[in-house]
Amino acid sequence: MTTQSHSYEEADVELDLDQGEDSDSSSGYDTSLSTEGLELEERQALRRVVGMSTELTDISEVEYRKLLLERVLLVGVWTEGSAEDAENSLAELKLLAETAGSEVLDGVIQRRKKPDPATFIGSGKVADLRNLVASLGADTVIADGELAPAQLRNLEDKLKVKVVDRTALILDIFAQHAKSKEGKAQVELAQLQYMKQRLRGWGGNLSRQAGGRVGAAGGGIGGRGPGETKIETDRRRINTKIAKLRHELKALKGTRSTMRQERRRHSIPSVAIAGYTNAGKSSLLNKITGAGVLVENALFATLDPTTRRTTTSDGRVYTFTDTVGFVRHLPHDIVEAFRSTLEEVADADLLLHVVDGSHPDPLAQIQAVREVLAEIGAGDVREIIVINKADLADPMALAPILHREPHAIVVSARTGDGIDKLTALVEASLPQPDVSVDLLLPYDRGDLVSRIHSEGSVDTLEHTGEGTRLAARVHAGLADELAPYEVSTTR
Ligand SMILES: Nc1nc2c(ncn2[C@@H]2O[C@H](COP(=O)(O)OP(=O)(O)OP(=O)(O)O)[C@@H](O)[C@H]2O)c(=O)[nH]1
Ligand SMILES: [Mg+2]
Repeated sequence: MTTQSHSYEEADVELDLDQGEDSDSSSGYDTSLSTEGLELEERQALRRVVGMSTELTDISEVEYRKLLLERVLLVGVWTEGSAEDAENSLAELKLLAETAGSEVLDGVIQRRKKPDPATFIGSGKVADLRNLVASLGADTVIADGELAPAQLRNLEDKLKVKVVDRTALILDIFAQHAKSKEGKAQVELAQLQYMKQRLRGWGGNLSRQAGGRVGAAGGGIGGRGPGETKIETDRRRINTKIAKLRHELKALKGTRSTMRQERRRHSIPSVAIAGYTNAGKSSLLNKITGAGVLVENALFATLDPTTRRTTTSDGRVYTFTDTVGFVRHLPHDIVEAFRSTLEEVADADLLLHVVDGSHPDPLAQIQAVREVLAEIGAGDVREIIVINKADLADPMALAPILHREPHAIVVSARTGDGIDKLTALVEASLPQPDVSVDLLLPYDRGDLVSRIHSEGSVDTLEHTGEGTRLAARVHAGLADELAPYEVSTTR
């Protein structure tokens, strides 16, 4: 990338986003090609997504698929915080754009009190941006924020290229990465919600696109009532589709909660791994449980929660669940759509909040994650802050985090440093079985002995002539089942 010298006023900051980057500028796609050709193909097939296809104006849908976010220019408005904050935000937008499969040509930030209601950046700056778009040959501009429908339309009119906002970009990545039926339905729901709000301001041609896509089944003349406008028809179709998706999701949620109930019946403690996207949550799960979950240097690699069983050093079973990553300004529609997945986090006995210690601003990540946690009702779950990537992080940079979060634990999922200490801490933090039992179990009840091992904590065990004599602590449910074998103290 060359540094352009165009005429932004002093307050403008221009970033050379290639600085300090991995040499592999085409990250995400090329790297995943070799190992996961199929998955990549699937992801690309999904790229013409509902929410995005509304931006289609005068190109055919087939062309659109190729054109989508190919050569992009980033634009941000810096309203508060330091220059560094603004740069971090744009650097993150660059990672998001690359994760979506685009090549980032350049990024510009304008300092302003607040975004311009009509054009996001100041209207005077739009012409400069137009020149930059032309000189770089960009085909898409991505705004670092959520654009109002009018802002989006005005910018597209003036810049003559597609304009996408941060929310649509995140939705696009989610659509590419969703694999499970539930994940796909959740993303589609979020996209429809996003699109529905944008239908209003977007005149005829845009809603025409929406109609073609959303009303796939049985769309057409018959469905339109007398006097109903195109937008009304589209909105009605979207609403129908939303209702259908909600219904589907409810059924899928049923399956998930049955699984959860089963865990609860056996009082199996659960640990949820949450944190900022790319912090190393899946790597940590793999390191601790040998799960083999997809790890990628890309944002939102994981969308579907994976649960793995593991055991404490004394043989108690508990589970780890890896979840979708969070990001600053995670679109509200996404949080809503993923609520049932995220409830897994709210339901956990313990939360491992993973932070990337090598990130330029880990405290801001912690803050962003806690905001989402509060929103999904997980604010009260017991939390262990896990500072990951210790092998990369500058120890000096960790000091302020440890100062703010004195109970945090520093690990590296890559080298394994600190992992034993972490698992010991997790084990000690799990809810403990609290009913003491003293039992004599006949030798044909080996099944109960193994359940006591996996669900409870054995204090003493002795093989006697009459059976297995065992003192243990178990959860109340199991204690009830063991009652017939209880050795009465008066015996
Ligand atoms: N150097 C180093 N890299 C790590 C460590 N842990 C994870 N990574 C890398 O960080 C990147 C992201 O790791 P993931 O485990 O996929 O992160 P995640 O939090 O699951 O990310 P999402 O699912 O995308 O939200 C990958 O390239 C990992 O190899 C670590 O301890 N040290
Ligand atoms: Mg992951």
